[in-house]
Amino acid sequence: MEYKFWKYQGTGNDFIFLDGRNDVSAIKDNTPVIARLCDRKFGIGADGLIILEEGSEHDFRMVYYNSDGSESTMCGNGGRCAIAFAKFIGLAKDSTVFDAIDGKHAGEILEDGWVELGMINVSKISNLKTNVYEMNTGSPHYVQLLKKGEALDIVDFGRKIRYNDQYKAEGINVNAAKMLENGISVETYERGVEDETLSCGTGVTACAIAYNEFMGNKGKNSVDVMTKGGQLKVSFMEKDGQYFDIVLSGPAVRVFEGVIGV
Ligand SMILES: N[C@H](CCC[C@H](N)C(=O)O)C(=O)O
Repeated sequence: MEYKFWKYQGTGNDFIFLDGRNDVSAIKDNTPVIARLCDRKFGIGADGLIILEEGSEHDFRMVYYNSDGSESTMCGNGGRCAIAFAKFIGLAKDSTVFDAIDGKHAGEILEDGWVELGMINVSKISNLKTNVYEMNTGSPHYVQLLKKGEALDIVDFGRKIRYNDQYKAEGINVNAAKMLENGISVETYERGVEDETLSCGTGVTACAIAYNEFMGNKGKNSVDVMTKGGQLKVSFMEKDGQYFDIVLSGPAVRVFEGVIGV
């Protein structure tokens, strides 16, 4: 059977989109098929696959799968691309509210084409040791803040953390954040891709919050984040170590569309 698909990328984190109003039952929750579609040699190639379904209470529902074919937790860049794709296929307008595995999200397509995505609140931030934080921004993240001049191999470092005794069962995404003059740069090893991705939206969000904690900044703030895939921005409110009104902003681009046999 043949399926129409659309390819999007959000700062180089790339996704296959399917319109779930069509019959995609041969693909939905089919781990080996989704893994093959995401394979960069034997398939379309992507960090993940996203199905948009008619919403019951809100505009639509987003179902996210990592490139290993497993359904996973929230994808920030995928959520931003979902907002753009939903408008493109008429499931939403420039402003939208949709459902994902971690609950309800608001989103907005801005005049300049950037897409804003509201993220879940973050209340439990573990400062595991100096410069190391763990939190869940819709997906679980380990954040290593790097000192000036410090560098690490994110794939080697990421694999060691993600497969250690503490994390190997559930897995975790691993980020290294470097503090810049204004803002931070972030590299991420992604669970379920089991490699570095050019950017990770929930990871960038976790790094911005960890940086804010490290700097001791209070109240309202925003952090510019540079990734290998491009520029993102995270804004938030902070009160007594609780983070809310968290918004991840950045580009979301339709790259190509096609038809594939499954
Ligand atoms: N790999 C992540 C989900 C996708 C996160 C990332 N693509 C993002 O933009 O947030 C996980 O399994 O926790």
